[in-house]
Amino acid sequence: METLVVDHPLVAHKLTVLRDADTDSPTFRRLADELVTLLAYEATRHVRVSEVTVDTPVAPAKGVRLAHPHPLVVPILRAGLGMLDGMTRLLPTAEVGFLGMIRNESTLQAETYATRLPDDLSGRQVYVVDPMLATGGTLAAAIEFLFERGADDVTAICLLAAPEGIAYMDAAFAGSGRPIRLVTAALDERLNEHGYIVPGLGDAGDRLYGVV
Ligand SMILES: O=P(O)(O)OC[C@H]1O[C@H](OP(=O)(O)OP(=O)(O)O)[C@H](O)[C@@H]1O
Ligand SMILES: O=c1cc[nH]c(=O)[nH]1
Ligand SMILES: [Mg+2]
Repeated sequence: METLVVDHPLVAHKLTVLRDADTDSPTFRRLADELVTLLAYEATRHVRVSEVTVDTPVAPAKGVRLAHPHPLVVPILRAGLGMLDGMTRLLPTAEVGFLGMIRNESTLQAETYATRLPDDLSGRQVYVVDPMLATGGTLAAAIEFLFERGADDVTAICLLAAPEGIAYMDAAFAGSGRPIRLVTAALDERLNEHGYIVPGLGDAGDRLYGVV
């Protein structure tokens, strides 16, 4: 997996406030939204475009527009919803598909409880958004699902990643021949015995939406 850790002082600043246990949910939601827009700027560096010509008030100008089919953005519910608006602000013509997944906190295995995606993803660029890449079980299962539907160009945007999750993704997709990119704001130290990222930011879904 090609991994980019975005090295930018504004990203680092916003991430630091996001990590702070004293940051309340409204502020956490706003920061997650702002961070994803900054990460998406890097993550969309390879977005496909077609050359076009437009007429300015003065003369024709060569430029580009997003190629068809437009990208698909897939938030992994629940926490990934906190990154959706930031993505669609940057890619307003993107379509949006949904994957509902929850990690069983005893076994750390990902379980899928909802899918709403186009049947055929061949030729689509897909951007998966989920704040946390911990063991990697959730993201690997999500991308496997997208591959089964024909996707062959997947970029994941995560606010935080753990080395264990990146190693898991590398092993899971080694030799698949399908490139996967990860763009993240930070690569943290490790996972703790409960599968939480250290130092991390806690449970992203709970911090966004409260404990349910
Ligand atoms: O890499 P993993 O070990 O699989 O863990 C990461 C997953 O855990 C969190 O979701 P969670 O299962 O807490 O669901 P939620 O979004 O509903 O809170 C997070 O948003 C990822 O989806
Ligand atoms: O640190 C973690 C790990 C998984 N899910 C989270 O929300 N946080
Ligand atoms: Mg959660």
